[in-house]
Amino acid sequence: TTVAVPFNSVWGLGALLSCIMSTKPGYVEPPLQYRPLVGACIVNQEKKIVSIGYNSMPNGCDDDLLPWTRFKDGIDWLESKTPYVCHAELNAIMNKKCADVKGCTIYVTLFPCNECAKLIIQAGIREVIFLSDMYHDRRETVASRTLLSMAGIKCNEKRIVRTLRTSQRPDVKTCMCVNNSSFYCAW
Ligand SMILES: Nc1nc(=O)n([C@H]2C[C@H](O)[C@@H](COP(=O)(O)O)O2)cc1CO
Repeated sequence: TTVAVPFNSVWGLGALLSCIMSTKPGYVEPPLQYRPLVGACIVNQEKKIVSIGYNSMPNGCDDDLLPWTRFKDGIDWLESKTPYVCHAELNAIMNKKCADVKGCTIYVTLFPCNECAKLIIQAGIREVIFLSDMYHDRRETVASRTLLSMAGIKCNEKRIVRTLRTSQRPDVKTCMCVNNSSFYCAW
């Protein structure tokens, strides 16, 4: 499936921009393993964007020092970016240009993990709208759904604007790319 999301939407302005700016291209080879670019955009009750964020290494930490790979050529978790990277949601909450984000909605290109769910809840965000749920069965995602539900936070999948077929990268489970007018999410 591929969805095309036009730029002239909250996705276009926030989550998409964030995705483009996100750390690195999302491919690691070999073996080919997709690492997502994730964008998050927080909007207030007037639907004004109050913050955006994307996954990145923490400030001052060299982005090129560690690989994205999880298990490649014996590279350990500790030697990969995984335990150090700031998730898009964390960065969006930290980047806010207003006193707080209480009552806001967060748009994310990927469903939040349990750690980000805690941040979302404690920040007072009331709604999560997500584009991809490719980690649906991960324990972190299951815990995240439980947490968000316990806290009464609405979670909605972004309605697909238009579906297309793609055979460009059959080896890649999920990918996000852009052309002149749309943001594509494929899985
Ligand atoms: N909601 C999310 N927001 C994010 O910013 N990420 C980031 C963390 C990593 O930089 C990258 C891959 O996540 P993972 O496959 O290591 O887990 O996406 C990942 C998720 C999924 O939980």
